[in-house]
Parts: sequence; C-alpha cells; structure tokens
Amino acid sequence: MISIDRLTKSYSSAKVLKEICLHIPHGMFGLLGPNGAGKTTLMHILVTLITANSGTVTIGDYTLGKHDREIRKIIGFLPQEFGMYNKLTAWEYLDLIGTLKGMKISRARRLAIADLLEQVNLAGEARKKIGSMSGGMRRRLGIAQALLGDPLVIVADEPTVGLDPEERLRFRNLLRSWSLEKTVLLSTHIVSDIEDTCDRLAVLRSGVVLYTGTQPDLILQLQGKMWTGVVHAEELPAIKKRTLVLSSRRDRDGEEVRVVSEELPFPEARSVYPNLEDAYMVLAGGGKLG
Ligand SMILES: Nc1ncnc2c1ncn2[C@@H]1O[C@H](COP(=O)(O)OP(=O)(O)OP(=O)(O)O)[C@@H](O)[C@H]1O
Repeated sequence: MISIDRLTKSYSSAKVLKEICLHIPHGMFGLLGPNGAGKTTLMHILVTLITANSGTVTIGDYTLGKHDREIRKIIGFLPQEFGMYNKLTAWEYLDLIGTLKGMKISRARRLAIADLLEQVNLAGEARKKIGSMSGGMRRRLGIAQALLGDPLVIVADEPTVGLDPEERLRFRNLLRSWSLEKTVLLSTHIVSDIEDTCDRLAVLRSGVVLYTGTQPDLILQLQGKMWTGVVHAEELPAIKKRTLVLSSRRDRDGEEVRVVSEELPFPEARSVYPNLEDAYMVLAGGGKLG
C-alpha cells in the first residue's frame, strides 16, 4: 500500500532520513526506533506536512508530491502533539474536523461521530469541553479525529503516550480491528505496542532502516544467542567486556543478567528464547544481529 524508495530528508546539514526504502503492505505495520531516529519526520512526509529532499513515495495509486490533495483524503493522521480548540466540546471538535475533511452530509457526519466516540470510549463525554479533558481523553479524541472520514491509511505517531494501561490495551485492540480493512502505520519506541499488534515492522535508528520484515524473522536472528543467569556483582564488568549485556537486575544472590553471546557466557548461564525487546535493544543500541 505504501512504497518508499530512497527517501532522504535533511535539516540544514543534518541528514535525518538516509535513503529510506520500505514497503508497507495492508494491515498493521510498526515503526520502532529510539527518540530522534526520524520516525516523526518520516510520518510528517507521508502525510504531506513536510517535503523530502529526494526519493519517491507512493500511497495506493498516488505519488507524493504529485497527488498530495488526493493523499490527504485517504490518510488519517494522529500526530504526537496536537493543538486542540479548548473551548469546543468533543462533539463540536469532531464536527469541525469532519467538515474540514469534506464530510458534507450532516446526517452521515453525525452518525460517524457518534460511532467513533463510542469506539474510543468517549460517548459519555461528547458535550465536555476539550479544555477540561484529561490527557488520555484528549488522546482518544485525537484517535477519533484521525479515523473520521474512514481513511484507507492511518498514520499514528506514538499513539499510546498518555494512555493508562487499560486504555492502551483497548487502543491496541481497536488498532487491530481497523487494520483488517486499512493500512495502519504505528510509530513508537515502546516495544510492547508493536509486539501484540504488528506482524511486520521496521526498526529505524539515526535515519537508517536497520531491519524490515516480520517479527519472527527478526527474533530468529538471536536464536541460540540469548542467555540469562545470576552472577556476582564483581563478575559483571568482565561479562560486559566479552558479551552484550541487555539488562541486569540486582537479585538476592547477585546480579541477574540477560546477555547476548555466541557461546556460553559464564558457567551458570542458561539459554533462553529471544523476544522482540531483545532484538530491538541489540539494534537500537548499535549492535548487529546475525
Ligand atoms: N524542524 C527541525 N529542524 C531541525 N532538526 C529537526 C527538526 N525536526 C526534527 N529534527 C531532528 O531530526 C532528528 C529526527 O527527529 P524526529 O522527531 O523525526 O525523530 P523521532 O524518531 O520521531 O523521535 P521522537 O520520538 O523523539 O520524536 C532529530 O535529531 C531531531 O532533532
């Protein structure tokens, strides 16, 4: 659905996207990367807010730069930060956004707004002024505005920030249900947001795509190299020298470590299955898989 070919973006002399190539099919796709990786920049390019320096992007049948007006009609965007009209109620805000999106028939707009408020669990807050809403409520309202007009593609930049655990789970389920009919691009630095929802993902760091493919294929690259065990605190520096220590936690008997190593890293180590968090930490930390 979205094809990105050699996309480059610089701010003055700093290259923040370096010849990005990505194919994002129908369904859910995760864009995972640490702060400053270039996720927001990439999303802002896709939703026509900023222009790239070079490269080609097609979204469905449309080409960015040539068909921006058409692209805006088929994309719903949930930005990381967005200003809202504090004096408007949730309903008035969605009514305004719907009108701006070209939903001219008021009955259809009304029905769509009522349905979306229900989906994001804000049906009871339709008359509440945005200025008096909590951060989580505002985020849910942001989700509703992104979906208004039934876009084919949804681009969501760190959508779960500000949601409590229950809302986060609910939101993930919503995303999954939308992705049956749409292309959903979800950017985040939170691994669990992607782990449960996206079969395919890309890992971005310093403007470079380090991995793109399925979750299992990424995890498979660490197969046989993940170890855990408890060591004495004084052994830790030596272990850090010869392995990649992903985490260490003080335990009653010493330090419980989780390490990446081609071979048995210390005598008491036990082999464990790798997970997405492990693979991401290796990549985001500058390491290599495989
Ligand atoms: N308008 C701008 N002018 C100059 N530099 C910018 C601008 N916007 C972003 N950058 C820089 O580009 C790099 C990528 O930023 P971007 O916001 O795209 O990353 P990100 O992965 O979305 O991170 P975060 O989650 O922190 O937003 C950063 O080094 C940032 O400082």
